[in-house]
Amino acid sequence: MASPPPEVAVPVDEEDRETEGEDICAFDIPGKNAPRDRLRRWRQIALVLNASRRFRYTLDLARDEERENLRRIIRAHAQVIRAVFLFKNAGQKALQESYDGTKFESLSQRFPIDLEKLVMLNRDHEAIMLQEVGGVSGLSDLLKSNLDRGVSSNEDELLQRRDIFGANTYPRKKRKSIWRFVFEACQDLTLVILMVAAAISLSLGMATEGVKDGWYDGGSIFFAVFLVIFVTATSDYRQSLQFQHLNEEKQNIQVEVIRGGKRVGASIFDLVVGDVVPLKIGDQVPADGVLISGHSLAIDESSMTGESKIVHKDQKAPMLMSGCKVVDGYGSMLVTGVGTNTEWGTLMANLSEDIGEETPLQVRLNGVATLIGIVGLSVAGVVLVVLWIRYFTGHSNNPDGTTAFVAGTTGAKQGFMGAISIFTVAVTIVVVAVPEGLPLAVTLTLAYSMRKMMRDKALVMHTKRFTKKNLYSSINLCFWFRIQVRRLSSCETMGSATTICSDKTGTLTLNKMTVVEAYLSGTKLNPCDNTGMIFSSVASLLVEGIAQNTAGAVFSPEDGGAAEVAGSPTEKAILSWGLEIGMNFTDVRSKSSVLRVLPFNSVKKRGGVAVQVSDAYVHIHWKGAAELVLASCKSWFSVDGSVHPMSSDKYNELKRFIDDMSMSSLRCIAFAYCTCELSMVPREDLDKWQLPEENLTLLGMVGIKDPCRPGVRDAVQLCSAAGVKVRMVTGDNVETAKAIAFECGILNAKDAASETIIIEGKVFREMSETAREEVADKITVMARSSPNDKLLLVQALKRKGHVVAVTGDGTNDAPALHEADIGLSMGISGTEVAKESSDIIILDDDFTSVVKVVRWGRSVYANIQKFIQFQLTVNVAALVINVVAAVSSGAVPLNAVELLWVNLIMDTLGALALATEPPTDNLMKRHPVGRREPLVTNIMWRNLFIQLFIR
Ligand SMILES: Nc1ncnc2c1ncn2[C@@H]1O[C@H](COP(=O)(O)OP(=O)(O)OP(=O)(O)O)[C@@H](O)[C@H]1O
Ligand SMILES: [Ca+2]
Repeated sequence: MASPPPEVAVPVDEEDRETEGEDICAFDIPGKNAPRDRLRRWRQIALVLNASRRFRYTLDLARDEERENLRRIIRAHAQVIRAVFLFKNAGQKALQESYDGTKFESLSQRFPIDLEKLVMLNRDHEAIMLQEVGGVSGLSDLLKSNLDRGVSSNEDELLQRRDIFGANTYPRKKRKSIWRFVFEACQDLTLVILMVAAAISLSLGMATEGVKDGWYDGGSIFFAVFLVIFVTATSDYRQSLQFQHLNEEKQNIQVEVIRGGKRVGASIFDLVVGDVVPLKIGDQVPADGVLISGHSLAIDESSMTGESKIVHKDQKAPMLMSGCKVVDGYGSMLVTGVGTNTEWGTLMANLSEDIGEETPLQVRLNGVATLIGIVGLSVAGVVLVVLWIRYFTGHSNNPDGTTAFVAGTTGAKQGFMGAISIFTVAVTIVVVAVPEGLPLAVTLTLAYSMRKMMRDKALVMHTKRFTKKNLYSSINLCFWFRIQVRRLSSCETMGSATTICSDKTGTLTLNKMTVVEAYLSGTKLNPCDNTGMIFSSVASLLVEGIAQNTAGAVFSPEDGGAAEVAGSPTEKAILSWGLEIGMNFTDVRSKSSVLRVLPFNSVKKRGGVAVQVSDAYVHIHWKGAAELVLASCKSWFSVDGSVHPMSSDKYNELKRFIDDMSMSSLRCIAFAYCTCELSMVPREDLDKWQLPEENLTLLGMVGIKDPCRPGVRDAVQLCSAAGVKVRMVTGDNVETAKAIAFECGILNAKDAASETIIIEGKVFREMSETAREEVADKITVMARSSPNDKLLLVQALKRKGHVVAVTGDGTNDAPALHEADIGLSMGISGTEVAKESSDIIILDDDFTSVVKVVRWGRSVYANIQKFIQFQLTVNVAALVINVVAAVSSGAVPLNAVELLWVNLIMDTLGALALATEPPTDNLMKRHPVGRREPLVTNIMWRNLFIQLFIR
């Protein structure tokens, strides 16, 4: 949440000021993650005219601060509880008394531990209390849970737990009532002035002309003002409903939980105390809990503590806080606190709404609007002065031709009336000049596009709970209206995207992996599960590697039946293949004990494990990207089970084999191992033990097929036709990447010849920043990339002036998704972290949906441009006519009431009419708008003046 220091932000701002036209540049805010102080400054610029009204639809900085404060308070509260506990504990120690399980007063007959103690336990980060209840296993006994099998999935059981310990939900803060919005709408400066003017006009009018005739002027102004307030308040109210529903949907995360010995999917809201939840990289910790076991588990606690520090969790620091993110490793936790008994729950219960985001188009629109407002204000000032001068010098006439004001003759009261009515006109000019309709137009346009997009079945946001049937019911149409607006802002950005960086696995391919080729002991297996000729000791070593060196798992149902495989798609493919070659998962795992695990991650591209196989020996198994693992192998097994040193011939042969598999678009994984004496293992400091990675013996290699998604080729072609370049950024090896790129049309035959088009992450990483910028444009495929390489590419492209869209599913894509102008994550295969970093969630995981977003984004952009042109024309026309008339004849052609009506109709009806134009195919033949093109193009100005002239 930390914003970059102002020193960084200021120069950028200054630079923008110089490079762009003077008007819009001040409002040129990066679409995402803009530094807070810059946003604040921009608000100050716009404060001139109605900040409250201007920012109805954008990021609320005050609420941002509120959240920060709240978090601090809750934190402090937690610390106090903890301090009290420590204090109490120390006191009790002195009395030689300590907690033990049986001493807890039980809240119910069933559980010998009560809620209060549990809450204290969760707050106790030194885990003293945990030790006293006998560690995590003691605690699970108290909670009547089982560390391996979890709680039973019986509904009654779950209900009972919910009754006693609470549910994992929190009360929503009460929604602001519509009156609150009415009140807020009333605070609009221009409206207040108008109301004052109306009040004066009403009272003076009635005083001079009698109640019956005198109410007319003031009354109609009042009426028009109320109408404006009504429209504003209702649209704001709807907006807030949108936020709320969006939020609820966003928080309804699907998690995995172990119940009755099986991994099942559940909503985060359904978790109960006692549940055992597996955690893996990219997950959000769904409730407070205690670590059962884990490997390299690292948690980002910044969302709770405010410090961006990664905390490692192990048996010494086993407390897990709800709402934090898993950034590395995996493990499982026992849930001990849910809902409002957690810090996260308290925080969420006290936050009213989620914080909106600054949408670039709206910011630019606000820029345009402010500009017009300022012009309007000055014009109104001029008109006011001119009319007053004319009036008081006796140059203005009444409708009947008599002079309106004759010094000395006209009564003070009447003179004042005249002055006030002129003032009202001036104020009205301001009201008309400020195009309040712009934000409204955006809202309507986005809402309309959203609804249409749903018909297109394109995407967006967490729509899982909604079936088609209720989708079309009117209530839910409103719901759709609500979902999008916040996020669709990114859809509007998508319309101007010039390039899409897509990851391969899961986006361009189906992410359904199966092992189709295998290579063991120097021979290719045919078919890939035929291990008949393989020496049994080699096969059992391989199986040991597969079963122990995995983040996945195999569950054999008690009632027999087919085994279920869980884990990432790659892991699942390998485990399934393991089962095919005769692995018995539980048996193999019970034969050796795991000493240390280095889980797979995208930076190292390999994962390792050390298992103790006897009193004297330890096996270290590695599994990972084939050519990388092969490079650290010094020997290999032959068919008869004997070990041979790796000659360069053999190396080349194996390398060729990898290339062959890759070229037929397979993902290659190699297995290797080495032995090590138990005495060499640093037993006390296992956590810091760096497993030996060199001098390995190759066990085998597999090629995993992940077919291309149908329709991707066409979608890529559509993108190129629309001038949007698709690039592939993948963690896979060059040949595999190339093969898939050909398959889905990202590469074509004539590209392949060029060198720079295909690059390895490592090469790109090592370039200088300027060199990267040069080459970025040409890169079509980037292979073997680490998460940071993806980020570097996005940054380089952005600096080159591209509007970059990134699609991704994994935690390794998160930095790039966050940095991109628009991040699209995958709804089905995406991790929580990826989704959180993205702007749009593609629910069906389909690349073709991305193209639909582009199409709608362009349509939104085009419609809004049209609307601006319309508004500008009318506004400028109204202003010019008024000024000319005021200066030449001393009267304005339209009086205050009429002007207000024009304004109102213009704002709402105009917005409606132009917002509902559907996208045309033509849109996809144009070139993208890009970053620098002004919202109001020269052609638009030309049109504007032509039209003005005609009038
Ligand atoms: N669970 C795993 N264990 C061992 N190696 C793996 C595992 N998963 C992937 N690999 C290897 O690491 C390589 C890259 O993985 P990485 O996570 O960086 O990319 P990815 O996200 O799967 O692909 P993409 O970037 O295209 O989506 C793969 O090519 C494969 O060889
Ligand atoms: Ca991926």
